[in-house]
Amino acid sequence: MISQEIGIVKCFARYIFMTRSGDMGTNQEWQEEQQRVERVVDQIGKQIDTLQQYAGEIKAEVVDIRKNFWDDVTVNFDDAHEAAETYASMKQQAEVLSERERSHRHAKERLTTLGRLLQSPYFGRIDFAEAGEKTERIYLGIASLLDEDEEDFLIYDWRAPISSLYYDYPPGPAQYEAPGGTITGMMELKRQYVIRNSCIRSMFDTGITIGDELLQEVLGKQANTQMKSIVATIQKEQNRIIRNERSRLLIVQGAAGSGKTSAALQRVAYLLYRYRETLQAEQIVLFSPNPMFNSYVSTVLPELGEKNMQQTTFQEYLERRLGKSFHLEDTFAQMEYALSAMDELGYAARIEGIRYKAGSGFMEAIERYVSVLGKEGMIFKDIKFRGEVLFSAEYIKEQFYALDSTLRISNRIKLLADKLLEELKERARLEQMKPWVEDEIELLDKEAYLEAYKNLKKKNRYTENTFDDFERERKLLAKMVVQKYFKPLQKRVKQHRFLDMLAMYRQLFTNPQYITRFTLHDELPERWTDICIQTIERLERSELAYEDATPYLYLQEQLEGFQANTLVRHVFIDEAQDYSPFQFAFIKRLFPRSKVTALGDLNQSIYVHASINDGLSALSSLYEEGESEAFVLTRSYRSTRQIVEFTRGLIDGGEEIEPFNRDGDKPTVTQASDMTELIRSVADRIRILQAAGHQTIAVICKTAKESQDAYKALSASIPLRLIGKETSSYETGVLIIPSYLAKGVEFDAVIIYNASKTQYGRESERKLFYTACTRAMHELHIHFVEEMSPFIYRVPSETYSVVGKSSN
Ligand SMILES: Nc1ncnc2c1ncn2[C@@H]1O[C@H](COP(=O)(O)OP(=O)(O)OP(=O)(O)O)[C@@H](O)[C@H]1O
Repeated sequence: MISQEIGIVKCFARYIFMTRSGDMGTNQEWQEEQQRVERVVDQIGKQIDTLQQYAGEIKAEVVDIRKNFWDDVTVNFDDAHEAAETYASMKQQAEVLSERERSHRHAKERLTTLGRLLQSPYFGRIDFAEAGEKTERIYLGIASLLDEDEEDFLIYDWRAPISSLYYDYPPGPAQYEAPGGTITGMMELKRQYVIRNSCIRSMFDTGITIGDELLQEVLGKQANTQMKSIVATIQKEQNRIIRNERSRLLIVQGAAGSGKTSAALQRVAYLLYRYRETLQAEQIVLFSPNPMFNSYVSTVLPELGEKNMQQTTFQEYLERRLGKSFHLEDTFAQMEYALSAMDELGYAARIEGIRYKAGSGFMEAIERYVSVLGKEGMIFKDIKFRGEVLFSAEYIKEQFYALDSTLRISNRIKLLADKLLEELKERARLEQMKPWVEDEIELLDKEAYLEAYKNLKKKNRYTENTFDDFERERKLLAKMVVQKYFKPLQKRVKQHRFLDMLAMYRQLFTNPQYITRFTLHDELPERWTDICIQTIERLERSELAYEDATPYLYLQEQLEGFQANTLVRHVFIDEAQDYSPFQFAFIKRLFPRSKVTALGDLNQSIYVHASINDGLSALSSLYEEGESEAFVLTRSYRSTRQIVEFTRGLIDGGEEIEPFNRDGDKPTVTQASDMTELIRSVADRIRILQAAGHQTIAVICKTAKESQDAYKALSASIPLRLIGKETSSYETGVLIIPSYLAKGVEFDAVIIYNASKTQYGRESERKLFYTACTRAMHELHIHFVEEMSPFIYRVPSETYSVVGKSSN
């Protein structure tokens, strides 16, 4: 029996049972609950045994079908009829095999889930009396479980309609939406459990919120290098986001640490459950801020028994579409420039350019440009063959403008490509007569001749008349030779490579006046001429700056038509504040059949292009009224109360952020008189944090450059790991990381390496500083050299402790 195997006898250790009034509950009640756990675990054990046996049998069947696949298929290709029968019988056999394989996979998945339930079958209970009915006890876990007779639920999936009562109401009148309508009733009890190895470790009867006690326990733990699921403690405001089904666009603006990413991931799990008949994990895409974040969140869904959705970054998408044609700058390289090249010539123009090129003004200018191109100004490339022009750019242009101008440009380009392909066929025929083809034929090897022979034979074209046969063979070989050379040409035409995209994008910058035909009055940035010069210089070097990548692709897609993905049904955009209006418009067009959930925090918009965003309104303006809904999360769960009280002082409107009541030490601020002292004080701090048992300690630097310097200075005395943009995961220990790569992740303790005025003094650096500080769960220590960042001056001084010399 399974319960004995895992040692339930051990359960009579110390336990905590708190009733709503805060009293200790009775031993008898606890024992009854423990006995229920044992009964349920016993049942899970039985189901595991049965399922294991079943899985074993199916596996044997699968092996057997694979081994004897051909025995059950009658193979006969004698005539068409027999061949069709053979095919049908093979198909049937393959279907049986794939059905068995599917059943085996499902059984295995269910076994994994049952294994998880065995450890911790449920985390909550509600006693609910539907109006006029008797009270039912509902136990909630990560998956549902039926009793032996398959009649009653021993555990309800946390995503079942009735389970939402647990997240939405305190004991008292309550209601939930069931498929048949709203169900109202009375919740008589709400209880939470911590069950480990089938033993109840603690049990709380809770009131309004889902037990602060349990949250305290969960949040007080050490940070993990992988995010955890929060199903046992989802808060009401998060539940509304998780279960929202109405809106095409769901916008979540939430404070740092308010559970945006967590809500997004539980929402994915919810949707996969709710639409399990029609929705697959592959039809959900999450855009995340960096590759490390991908690995950070990758375990949440498997922990909940679901497959991971697709994960990508916008950068990855751009690389896939543009990577080969250019040297494409990445978003982090641009960030590094923005943060560290202030003294370089042309800096101000580039920053203005980044802002302008990300905005809706430029996007509209491109749209107007495209409609003018529909009438004039398209630029094409010659199509050449063996150094000779087959179709000149001028000819292609004429053909293009000869097409019906009421058609969309993208359709005209497709028609043009078809026409060119037709003409190419004719050219290929003419080419076959040319002397170079004769020369090539002579150089052909035996295989080519053999192929020509077989080909003619197959077509019954051999006449046994030597002269005719020779002539036919020569023609065929000529065709083969020409075909070999024309294939790449055809491919290029099919890919519309006759369009000179680069020249058309470049045209917008060649003369600073040119764009004014497409812009509204006074819209251009002050340094537009410099921006044009810089852009042209880079394009001439075949470099595409990050700020040019999306507009370039936008122009391309406007001309050639969007490559839409209609399979994807849900897109999640995390750190949505960092996307430009351009990028939002893009994502919407790319996934035309998809609902979008965008999660962001305006106080963490750290990219230059993002600062022009007027909230997430650029995104909502893409949707009709009534199609979108917005939620605000103000409670911060990640950090201790003391850390939140400090960090919220760094930003405007911070007073609206509510800390979760978990205590810790106040953040510290330490001044050093020079770099040597700074390094020493940071090293001392790391040692103290290690001694205190913290698992993940992050030294956050402003840039990659500063991170490298810090690494050089500290790594001699302390083992640590340097995180760069290519890092895709991290382990526990001490790490050094640039601020912008720490986005979305969290650490037990954070040390800000150098919060001096020179590093974090400009208004544009405030949000970066805030983002870095809010990564801390339990401890935050700020070090600086010389003069302290002015952002700290505005924070009430009682929220932090000054260590060593005071800078105030
Ligand atoms: N309801 C909850 N129960 C338990 N833990 C929670 C809950 N909500 C959030 N947390 C925890 O708070 C921390 C922050 O959550 P998360 O990373 O989802 O926040 P965020 O809003 O995406 O943060 P940021 O914008 O700062 O990156 C995580 O450790 C998460 O597990």
